[in-house]
Amino acid sequence: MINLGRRYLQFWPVFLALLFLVIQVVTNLWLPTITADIINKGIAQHDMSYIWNMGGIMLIVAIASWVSAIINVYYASRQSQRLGMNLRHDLFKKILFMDDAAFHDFGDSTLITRTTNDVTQLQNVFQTILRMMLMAPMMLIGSIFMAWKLSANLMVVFLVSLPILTLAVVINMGIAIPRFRSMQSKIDKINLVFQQGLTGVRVIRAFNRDDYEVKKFDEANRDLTHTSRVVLTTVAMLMPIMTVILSFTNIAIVWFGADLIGKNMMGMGNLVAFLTYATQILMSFMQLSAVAVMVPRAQVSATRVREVLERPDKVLDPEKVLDKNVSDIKLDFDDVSYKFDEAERNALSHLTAEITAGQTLAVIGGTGSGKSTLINLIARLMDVTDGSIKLNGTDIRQISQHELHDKVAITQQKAVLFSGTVRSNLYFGKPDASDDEMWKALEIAQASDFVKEQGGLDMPVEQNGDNFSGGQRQRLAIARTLIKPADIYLFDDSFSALDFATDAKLRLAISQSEKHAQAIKVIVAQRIATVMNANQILVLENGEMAGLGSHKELAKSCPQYQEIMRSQLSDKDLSAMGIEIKSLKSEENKGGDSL
Ligand SMILES: Nc1ncnc2c1ncn2[C@@H]1O[C@H](COP(=O)(O)OP(=O)(O)OP(=O)(O)O)[C@@H](O)[C@H]1O
Repeated sequence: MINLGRRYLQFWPVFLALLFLVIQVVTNLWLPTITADIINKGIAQHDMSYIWNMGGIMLIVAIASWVSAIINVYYASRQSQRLGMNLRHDLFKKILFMDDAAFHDFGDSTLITRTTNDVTQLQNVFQTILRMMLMAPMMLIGSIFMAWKLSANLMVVFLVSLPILTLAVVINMGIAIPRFRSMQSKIDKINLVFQQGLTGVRVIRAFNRDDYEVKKFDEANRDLTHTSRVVLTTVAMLMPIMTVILSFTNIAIVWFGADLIGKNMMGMGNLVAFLTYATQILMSFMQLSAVAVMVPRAQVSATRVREVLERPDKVLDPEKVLDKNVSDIKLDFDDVSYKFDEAERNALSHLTAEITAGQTLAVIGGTGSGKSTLINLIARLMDVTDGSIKLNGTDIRQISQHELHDKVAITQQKAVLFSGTVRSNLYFGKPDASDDEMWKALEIAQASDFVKEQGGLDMPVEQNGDNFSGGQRQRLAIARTLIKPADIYLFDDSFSALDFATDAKLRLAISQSEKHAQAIKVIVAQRIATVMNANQILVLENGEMAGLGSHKELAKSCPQYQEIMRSQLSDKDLSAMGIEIKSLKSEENKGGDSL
């Protein structure tokens, strides 16, 4: 926590907050002494001019205390709010640039809690530190000293009340602190269930799982409520306990004080001042214990926030950026492998291939065969664990991420649209795009018809593009990719939500587009029809290269490719290709029904 404070607080505002805090403490400690003097000398001796003089001084001291408190609160609030704002900014930025593996390790729900709830905890504790945490010990020590100066005899009362108070605080903290720790992870849990419920709302309804999901949410909710109730009740109990101890302390002071006054060992004014110091001693003690409860909780939050901020970046920019002016476009995979941290086997193994300007590489394979991994490696959303990917002869790890992302345009498997308009979504691809460019991209992506019908470029896009069908969302996402001027266009199974005819028209339009003619296209697909016209087709099986070549070559020589063909093409198509697949298919069909 101290580390975060050092990084995010500014010296001068913190110094001023502390300076005015000290002034406030000194003036607060002074005021009861002035009261004692007014009573002892002014009132007891009917000295009106003394009362007026001391009253004036008292007013000035009170105003100084008041002004100091305002200035301290101002700087303390400003600094803690600033700390919160900057922490949220840095966390958001860190999360945006986090590599895929780190993102999965944390999970979105905890990242949200850490950026919101945990930062708020820290913000509150820093506000408290800059006010209460430093004021309380100063007031405590100062008040004990001043009270002792007024009457050493009466200090005996504290020998009883302070140990009782300490015991109450220790028991209280013993119950509360461990539960504070588990509270944050329970907030994570509730966020996770809530988020999954929101994203999967349709599936939940369709499978009649609403009762089950509500039950799951209720369990998490009850768990959090129970822990919070125990913690907050325990902390709240401290206040009435304190009040009782304070009342008994005051009674004891008045009791013994009256005796001392009777014996002329103490003035009336001193007793009044002593009572004020006694209250200040016990209040400061209580404030300290409140801080003692807050700090461990904030420490938990600080650790959680630092885990995100200090997570080492696996995808790093090179120290020296190489090869800026190469005009040729070439993509090489040189014995590329990738393994997820926790995985037992490689998601992609020993891939070697070369794609040159204007070529299309299609990637086909079963689920989990490593297709998306390959796309993510090209875009450097993660880095190869072995081998290298070279762009124009330069290892992409030697190119700055910013420069690489300028050269690469990607459509992810799940189309992501941002709330706004069609236009604002297309600006993501090219911030200075003209209307003509937008319509051109929409035309290639086969999206211009429905955009025209539904209100043009300024038609609204709801959150997640919920006001579009799956296929329309996919086509808008493709248009956003195509409008971007890039050397490499990556389509991660982006055509699967389109019908055959639209898929074919879209690929034809891309192949005829002048803007995209020189670029490399990498298309991940499940359908033979989508990949068969590509210059090269990469067949993946369990992360291994099962084949690489043209459709014709693979249809002759690659059993895995033939298998995919058999499952998707008719006998007529297969025999037209002159491949001995028909017999295999007939064999299979003897075995039973086919869909
Ligand atoms: N974050 C991850 N952590 C661990 N393993 C992962 C992770 N993401 C993917 N994998 C594994 O890596 C392998 C390749 O996954 P990938 O997403 O590249 O497959 P894919 O061919 O794109 O599949 P699909 O067609 O179903 O999208 C799979 O076995 C998958 O289980």
